[in-house]
Amino acid sequence: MNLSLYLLIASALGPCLLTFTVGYFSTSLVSTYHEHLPIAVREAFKTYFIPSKFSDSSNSDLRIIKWNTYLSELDDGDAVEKNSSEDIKKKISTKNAKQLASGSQQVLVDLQDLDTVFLDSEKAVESGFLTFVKKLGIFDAFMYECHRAIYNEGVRCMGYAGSETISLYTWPKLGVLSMNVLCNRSDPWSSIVPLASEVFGASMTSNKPSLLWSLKQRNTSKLTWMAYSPSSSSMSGDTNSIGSVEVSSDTDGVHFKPASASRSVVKDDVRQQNYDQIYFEALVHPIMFSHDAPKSVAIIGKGTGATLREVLKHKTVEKVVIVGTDDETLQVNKKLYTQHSDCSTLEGVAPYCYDDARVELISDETALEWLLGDDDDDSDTTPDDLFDVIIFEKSNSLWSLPEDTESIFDSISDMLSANGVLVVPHDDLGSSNAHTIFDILAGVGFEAIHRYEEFIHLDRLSFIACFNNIETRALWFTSAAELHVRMQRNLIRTTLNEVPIMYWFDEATMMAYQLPSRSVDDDFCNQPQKPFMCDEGHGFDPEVPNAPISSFAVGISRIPGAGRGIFFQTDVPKGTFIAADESVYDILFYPSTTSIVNDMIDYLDSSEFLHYSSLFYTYLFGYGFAFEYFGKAGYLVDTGILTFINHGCNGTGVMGEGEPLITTEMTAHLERMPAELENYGTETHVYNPFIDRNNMRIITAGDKTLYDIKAGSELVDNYLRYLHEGNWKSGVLDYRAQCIASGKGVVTGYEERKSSSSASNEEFHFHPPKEPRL
Ligand SMILES: C[S@@+](CC[C@H](N)C(=O)[O-])C[C@H]1O[C@@H](n2cnc3c(N)ncnc32)[C@H](O)[C@@H]1O
Repeated sequence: MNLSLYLLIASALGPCLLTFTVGYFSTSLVSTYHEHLPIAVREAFKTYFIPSKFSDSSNSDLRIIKWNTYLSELDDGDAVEKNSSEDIKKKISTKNAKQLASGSQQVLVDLQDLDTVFLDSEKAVESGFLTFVKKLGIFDAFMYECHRAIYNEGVRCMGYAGSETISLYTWPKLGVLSMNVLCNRSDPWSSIVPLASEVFGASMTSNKPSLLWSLKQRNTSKLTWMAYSPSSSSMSGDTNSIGSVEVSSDTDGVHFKPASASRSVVKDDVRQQNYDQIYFEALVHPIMFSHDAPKSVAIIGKGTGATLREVLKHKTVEKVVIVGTDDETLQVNKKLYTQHSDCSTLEGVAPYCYDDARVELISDETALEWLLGDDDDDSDTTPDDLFDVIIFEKSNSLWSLPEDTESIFDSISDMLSANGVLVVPHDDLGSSNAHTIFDILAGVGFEAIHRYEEFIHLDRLSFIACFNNIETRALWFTSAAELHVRMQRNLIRTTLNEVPIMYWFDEATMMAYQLPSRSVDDDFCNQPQKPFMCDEGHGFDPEVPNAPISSFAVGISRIPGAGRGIFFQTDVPKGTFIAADESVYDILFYPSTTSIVNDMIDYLDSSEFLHYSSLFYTYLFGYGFAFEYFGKAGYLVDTGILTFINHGCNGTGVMGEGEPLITTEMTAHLERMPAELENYGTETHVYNPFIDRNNMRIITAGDKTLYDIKAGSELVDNYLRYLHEGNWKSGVLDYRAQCIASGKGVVTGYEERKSSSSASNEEFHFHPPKEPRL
């Protein structure tokens, strides 16, 4: 690979590339810049090229400030020290200096033949970066970040102070360090270039080290222009949003600004971020793992191939439909973003991802046409036509079509399978229309919506994950260990038989995505009409008194046949928290754990069950209270004496959240949950970041006394509030039976069985398994 191409790729993948420094070491660029463009770009954009940068003499702004090879012209290796600002100034004509006296400047410096070890050390480069900034005199207000390059070797540093932005990249194998400084100085060359050689030149290794630099005036539309804008609509089908190529008239000719899929590229004083790998992993994997075994996936956008590559890492995938791009775009992308569509390291996938037999390209329709389709065909839709996962690569254009947004999402929701999931990036969720978006998504029938974010440098990437069926949400809230198992199971191997093949996404990353950030929560709750529960505030309200666990004692319940019960030891006023100090320590059984326990009960025959599992079963289902916030029923069990709270028959329960329930087990309609319970659980809220962030506290420790209570009273609850639609009828009948003493609860039943079996001294006999256990 030649140097230019290497740098092109390296830069395209660098996380915070500001300007591409192609060909700084290639003197041939001085003469004809455009011949050094990659062929694909030349072909695609040749009509845009300025015929000759030198021919237009009337346009004096276009004159170059000549890039300088002064170091290599010097005799020997100690050139760095001789490198005074006077040397540099001499190289710049007064005329050119005047041109640069106003406006912002961009100084590009490349140093070659630096020490590889130095260039590969994050610590050393960071320290050099900071020394440079200190000497430049802007350290006080400087914010920065240094990190290793994700794809490539080397280190990336980026920082700013006021309007000055400094970025630095190293390519250790090439011995190259590149700096890019955007500033507002009248004499940037005299401060920046000598300083770069002073700070970093010390690590030069060769006898003829090179320092190349160029200086440009920015903010002048004549100087640079975009051939190709990624910020325009990707849905309209008339522009391409995969990246941008900026052609400047300077000597080095062309700057590539690889567009991240979430950000539009800013012209001129660019602060271009390229998050590639992080972005695409954050976009794809959380949603792919929110489906148990995604088979059919649709990708909407004009991406570079990286979304497809990430999708193809999931071995359950049988079909990927790509909408909104075309062959021509793909050809350009293949050249510009070679690694993005490179699936050669993925076992069993075509080397060029788009060649994979599972990929179907829809290029005769725009994304919008495809999505809105012709409704008349709905009757022909078979389950095979539905998608398990739909991924929008970008969102800008989507949200900018307010009149269509609802019908688009309605259509998407219809295109999804029963457990289908959708992810849409959204980088403007702070805007006023953000809340409307969630209303629209809930309105078209998504049962659960989660917003998650990724932070790169100082920028926030925001994504919305939508679930057609709330049960799928259990996969969103999977534990790290469960996800680890699923990753091992669902991800394909690399050609080296390795897993994982992620650079960024992993189990712990997913844990961070599960709950929205505090700012999302605040933004949500700051709506003029406060959404459900937002008035609860964060954490326990210090104004609300708490009856600590020491205020309660265990005794024999006053309810006949109920066994133990809990009693107040002191008077407790209405509205007091019930042992908030201890109730937060519940044991959590995930829905998946609960379902394994149920499978185990089915699997064991009755004597095995009695021997192995009935105590545990009783503990879980007799003492646990179900909650469905995770989509499917999980259980929480109080670890202390609060677990002995009984059900108060005939509406005698004295604890709860808000108002007492009117419905009792005797008055309840068996086929229908009462309206007062419909909105009772936190899980019924499709999108509520406040609940997401506070739910465990709310579920475990939100209960208060509903009345003024006298010492000696029994603390009883209304168990109806733990029922849900799925078990409403059986639950009501169960409590009814207990209340009229015609039936026994799980705990009483267990204790009676236990005492009668020990009375008859029944022995346990192990039965060999009926079927081999696999
Ligand atoms: C969470 S436990 C309560 C503590 C239990 N009483 C004990 O002694 O361990 C729930 C069990 O208590 C019993 N129970 C609770 N409320 C009852 C009631 N109102 N009538 C009869 N039994 C009740 C049932 O056996 C039920 O399975």
